[in-house]
Amino acid sequence: MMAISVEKLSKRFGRKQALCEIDLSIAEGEMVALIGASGSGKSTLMRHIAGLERGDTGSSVKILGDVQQKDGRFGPKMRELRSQIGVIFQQFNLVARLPVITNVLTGILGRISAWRGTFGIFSKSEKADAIHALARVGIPEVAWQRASTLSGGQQQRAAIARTLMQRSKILLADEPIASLDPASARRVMDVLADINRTEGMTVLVSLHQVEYARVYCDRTIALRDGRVVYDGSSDALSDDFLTRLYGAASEELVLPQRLPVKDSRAPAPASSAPGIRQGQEELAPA
Ligand SMILES: Nc1ncnc2c1ncn2[C@@H]1O[C@H](COP(=O)(O)OP(=O)(O)OP(=O)(O)O)[C@@H](O)[C@H]1O
Repeated sequence: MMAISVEKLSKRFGRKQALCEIDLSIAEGEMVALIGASGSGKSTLMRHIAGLERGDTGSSVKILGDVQQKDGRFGPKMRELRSQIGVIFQQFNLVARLPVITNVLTGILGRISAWRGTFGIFSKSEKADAIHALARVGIPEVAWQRASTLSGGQQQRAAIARTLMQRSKILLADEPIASLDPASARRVMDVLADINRTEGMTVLVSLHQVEYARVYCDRTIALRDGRVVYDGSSDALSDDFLTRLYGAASEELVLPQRLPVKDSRAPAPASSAPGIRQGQEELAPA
């Protein structure tokens, strides 16, 4: 089944056409990179897929086969579908003054009664699950620290632990490594790749720098000026090809040094066989 199906998604903010007739499908269990220069529409697309924003007339987003939005209106299963999607952002993922474990436990708020959520009443086994989720992302020892005391990379990993508690089927990570040093960035990408591989969670991760897409994702979708200009194998994204796709803006997307290649990629599910966008053949790598 398709985890995410987007058809003719357009979004205009005043005079700015932020997204223009985006078509894409992501199968359950895929880990896909979304790349593009600053302002190309990555965050706007993520927000629509997360159900935080409504597209213009003619747009459609389906999540796990159900209508999440169509023609600028949310579908009847909206709330249910939202709970299937965990979202992490570049920053501001956690409530700084609360202990890390409480932040992670907020992942279950959609499943427990309102009064328990309001008063922060969690059972022993829920707390044990939260510690387990923190162990899955490699930081069980920080459970009782205030979130504000964590490093940027630890905060992102705690946010991923929260989506594990949420038991969402889809994880949208909007530039999760943009403000991290290279070692922390790799650890966060390792965790994303690991939960994709072992939990089968569908991951869509937007990245500024294409090198991480090459190392961690089989498939990359590239945006330019709100349009999909490439959807295919990450291996094809040579520097030369990026220059053809983005011109001078390609410099923004390329790391000065190559990351060491490692076996981080999950095997692509049989249902995903993306190709270079119809109508973009002239951009196909040589
Ligand atoms: N709420 C809004 N109101 C007006 N314009 C917006 C709004 N949100 C996004 N835009 C515009 O839409 C375009 C796409 O923005 P978006 O944040 O999606 O790009 P991005 O690829 O995520 O960029 P970055 O890599 O810098 O985060 C930009 O020109 C932006 O200014």
